Amino acid sequence: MKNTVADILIEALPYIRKFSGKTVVIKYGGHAMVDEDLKTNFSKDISLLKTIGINPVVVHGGGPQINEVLKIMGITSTFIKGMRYTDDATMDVVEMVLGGKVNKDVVSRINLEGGRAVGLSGKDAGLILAEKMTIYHQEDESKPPEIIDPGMVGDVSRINPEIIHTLSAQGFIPIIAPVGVGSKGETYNINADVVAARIASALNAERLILVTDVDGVLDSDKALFSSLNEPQAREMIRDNRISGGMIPKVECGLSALNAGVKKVHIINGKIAHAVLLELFTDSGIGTQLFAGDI
Ligand SMILES: Nc1ncnc2c1ncn2[C@@H]1O[C@H](COP(=O)(O)OP(=O)(O)O)[C@@H](O)[C@H]1O
Ligand SMILES: CC(=O)N[C@@H](CCC(=O)OP(=O)(O)O)C(=O)O
Repeated sequence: MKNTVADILIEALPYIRKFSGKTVVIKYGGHAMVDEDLKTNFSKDISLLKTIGINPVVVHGGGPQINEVLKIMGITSTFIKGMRYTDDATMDVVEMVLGGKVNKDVVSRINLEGGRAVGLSGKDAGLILAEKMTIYHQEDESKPPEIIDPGMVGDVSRINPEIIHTLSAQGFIPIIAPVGVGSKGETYNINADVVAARIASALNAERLILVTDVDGVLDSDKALFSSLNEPQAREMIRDNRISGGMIPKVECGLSALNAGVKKVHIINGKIAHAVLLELFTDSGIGTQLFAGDI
């Protein structure tokens, strides 16, 4: 039983050594930004990581925050396979909420806890180049898939990570809003899990941590999978046991592993200091994803 401050620090020491100088990408989901205490705890965790020599890079979401503003403006929103249908009016709101309110809130809270956070959207220094996403929907295996136009929903075509390297090397913490820019300067709404996974891959990150509002991937009886491999995940998606916003998390997590990210975890941001518990304790929390059938 670890019960003294010294015990806790000693348990964390090998992990602190292991991660020193390494990059950890943290996807901070809008559903995890629920109350003041949790937001403060998250900001302290990120600030602490930087202080002890780790390079945290935060990609944030803001789905619920976008919903609130769309509701006030009387714009209805629908989702297709976890992606928000994004017409031009919705795109304006998404960019204002993600690049403005949410980004600046995350930045200023981390700075209040002693960090030096800098907010970016995918437009800054061409960080996230995007192209229009096409969504395929197949109800009946005997028929060809239906092609769905999701509006200005983007897929990442390229990440230009130079600005992240520059900021991290100078002691800053990059905080990234998942808004991408197309080849003609058009603006794309990209799911934050997609952006986090592509940024983690481009940075060859040691860890990708997806912070959400559930303990990890849950089975139909709500039991937590502490680990989940690719065939299991594919079967669960096919059987609708993984649905909605959990689909991009699992799919992107698996792609990041295949692209060389060392470990991917899905954790519950409603647990105080979830990021530190995941990184610095022997038991960890949440679901760890594995590529292949390990
Ligand atoms: N098998 C599953 N295990 C856990 N959550 C699931 C599962 N299938 C669907 N979900 C849903 O996915 C949600 C997380 O995705 P999302 O709402 O997009 O979160 P975030 O804002 O953190 O990105 C959970 O709150 C849950 O409702
Ligand atoms: C295309 C698409 O769905 N984009 C998301 C971007 C924000 C996001 O991903 O936020 P969370 O991580 O909080 O869900 C949206 O419009 O809600």
